[in-house]
Amino acid sequence: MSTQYEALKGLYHLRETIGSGGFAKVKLGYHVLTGEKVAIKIMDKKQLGEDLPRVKTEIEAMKELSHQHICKLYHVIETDEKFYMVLEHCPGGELFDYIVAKDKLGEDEARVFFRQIVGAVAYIHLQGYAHRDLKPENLLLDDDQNLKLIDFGLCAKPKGGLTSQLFTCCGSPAYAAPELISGKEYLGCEADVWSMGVLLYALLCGYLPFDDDSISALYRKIQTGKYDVPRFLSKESVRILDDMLQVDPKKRVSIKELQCHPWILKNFNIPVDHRTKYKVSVLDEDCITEMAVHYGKSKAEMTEILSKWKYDYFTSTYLILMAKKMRGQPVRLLQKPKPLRERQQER
Ligand SMILES: Cn1cc(Br)cc1C(=O)Nc1[nH]nc2c1CN(C(=O)N[C@H](CN1CCCC1)c1ccccc1)C21CC1
Repeated sequence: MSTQYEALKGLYHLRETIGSGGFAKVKLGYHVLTGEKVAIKIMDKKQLGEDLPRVKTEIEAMKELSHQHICKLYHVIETDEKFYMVLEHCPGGELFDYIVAKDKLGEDEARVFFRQIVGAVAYIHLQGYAHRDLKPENLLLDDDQNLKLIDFGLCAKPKGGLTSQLFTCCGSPAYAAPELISGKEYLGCEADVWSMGVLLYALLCGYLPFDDDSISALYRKIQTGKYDVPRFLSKESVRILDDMLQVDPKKRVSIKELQCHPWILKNFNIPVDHRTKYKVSVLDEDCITEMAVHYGKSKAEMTEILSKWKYDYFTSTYLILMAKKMRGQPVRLLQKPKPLRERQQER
């Protein structure tokens, strides 16, 4: 009888569950060849039901998104029963819990985080994607207190680009833009900016601008666009929140304007740079060499395999080695444990 999670055998050591949501669970894992921690999102196809397309959406989106503030996808395994997504491990947990633990953030700390969010969202918009579920639960902290965006299951990549209309109403109600909940056509990029306004309000105030136990009352509040402005907010904070929480999407600040908004520039004096630090087009020589030696292949063969970006174990091993290199750690694979009989011959 097959043991559980057979597909991961020999590739990842599986440890405790670190998150569980509707149709998925996330377990801590160790990549065998490097010993690095990973987060493995496991989805059961039967439980997914009509949500199955969301998984394909998320996988395809995350394969195309490589950015320092987006949680990196390393490996995708599909079996008859399950999908496994092997992703970057973020030991800091959710931004949501961080805000709750601190009640609310000061303007300066909120600005550091929000600049990272603006960079990530500007990057995905330029790749033609709208996230459509931006909220503090979908932002994780890594071990350097940097944010990583996750959960692209509701994202959209409209055929005609981000200027073409979307219809599906989705995401979390409290963060949903007025035009999205009124069933009208909307632009994903404009709806994302509204959600970012709700997110920044939550960072600065520690509670939501629009909240109600009844969904219909909540929707009415969102459609009025009226929210409480606590006296402890600076006038610049009030201004940027007002610029993002405009009911009329055409009056709402754009992501491009956000990148150089006065509130964003304060203390930094440089606009948010949305460019990715990852070089995906050119493969890294050190990583190729280390893997070629390990697999007993030529560098040319190894380059050939990696250039296919199949998101298999070769891809995850390469990306994890690259992550180590970017952290200034040695680009080394753990050597295969040598069986004793091989050592006898050396005696
Ligand atoms: C909470 N926590 C504590 C430690 Br230490 C590490 C973590 C942690 O979650 N780390 C972590 N690293 N990488 C990931 C995670 C969690 N994680 C997630 O993808 N987490 C999401 C969280 N969503 C937010 C709203 C609903 C669910 C999730 C999605 C489906 C099922 C369970 C969890 C990934 C894989 C991308």
